[in-house]
Amino acid sequence: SFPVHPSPSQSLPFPSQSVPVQSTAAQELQSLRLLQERPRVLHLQLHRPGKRNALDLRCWRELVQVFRDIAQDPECRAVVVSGAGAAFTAGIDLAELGSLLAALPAQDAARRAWALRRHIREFQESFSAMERVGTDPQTPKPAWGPLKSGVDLISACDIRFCSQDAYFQVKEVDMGLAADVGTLQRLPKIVGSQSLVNELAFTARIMRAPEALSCGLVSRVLPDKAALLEVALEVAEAIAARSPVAVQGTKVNLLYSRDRPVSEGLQHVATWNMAMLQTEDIPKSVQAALDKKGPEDVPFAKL
Ligand SMILES: CC/C=C\C=C\CC(=O)SCCNC(=O)CCNC(=O)[C@H](O)C(C)(C)COP(=O)(O)OP(=O)(O)OC[C@H]1O[C@@H](n2cnc3c(N)ncnc32)[C@H](O)[C@@H]1OP(=O)(O)O
Repeated sequence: SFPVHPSPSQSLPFPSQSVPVQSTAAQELQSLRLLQERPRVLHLQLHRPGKRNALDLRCWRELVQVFRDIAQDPECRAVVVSGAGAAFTAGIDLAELGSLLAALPAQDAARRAWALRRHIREFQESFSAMERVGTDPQTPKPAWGPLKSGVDLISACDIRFCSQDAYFQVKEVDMGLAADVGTLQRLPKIVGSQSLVNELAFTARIMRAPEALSCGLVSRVLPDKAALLEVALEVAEAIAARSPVAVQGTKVNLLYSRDRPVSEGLQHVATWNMAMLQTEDIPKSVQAALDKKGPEDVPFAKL
């Protein structure tokens, strides 16, 4: 687990329990901050507020690393993701993108293409690592995004809340490219309207919080950032209090079923539960219910 100590000061509306994670890896983070917010709940903050949390190369790499590290911590059962300052993220760091394109091998189109493909796959992995959280023993917990923007990133989160002034934009078409780090693959499955996704992705139209709520991109809209973080942490705490066998099994099967026919999903959950129904968490939960206690009163073992 991550040793922690109280934070001397925070410029943002963190709840009072918020303390920086003190592992060596967490302390070395530069574009991200990792905070221990509540028992079993971590808060990952995109942390380049002066650049509207634009995702620089360090940030893309740190995202992968941080989720690998969190995966090794059995004390953590939920991660809240947010942005420092006024924005969630302004997307890829455009200055660095320019340098990256300029530095491609000059001699041959195939070699430039190969180098670009490697970069794109690395960028994709940053968000896929987040999406996979909770689905195998290396990545064991759900993630949330309270947010202001960053459609690629939030599409890989399990739950999305936003503040009333939030807006969302699939901006890539305005940059002259097809979105390539997850929006086109994940967004249609989230909002359930291919027409709406097409409209947003073809035109880069800005979508504001009420529409994001009505189309299902977010499940709650809060009045401001402080309320947003508070509610996100409460939900994270509620999930973290429940059986990790149940929560992680639920996530594994939801993700599996998202991409397959119902019949295959049913087969998968039968196979999954023929092992997992043997958990001690079931009799513990049943006894708690009979004793008129809630899951938060049950000391579920780490997974
Ligand atoms: C291989 C490809 C993989 C991934 C591809 C992803 C594609 C994308 O991400 S497309 C989206 C690209 N992003 C954008 O087009 C957003 C650009 N930024 C803005 O439109 C605005 O900054 C804003 C987000 C609407 C915020 O506006 P405002 O609040 O007025 O702040 P600014 O004064 O504009 O910016 C403050 C500061 O931040 C710097 N900055 C903002 N966005 C980026 C960015 N994407 N990359 C790098 N830097 C950014 C801006 O330059 C300012 O810096 P100063 O040093 O203060 O000048």
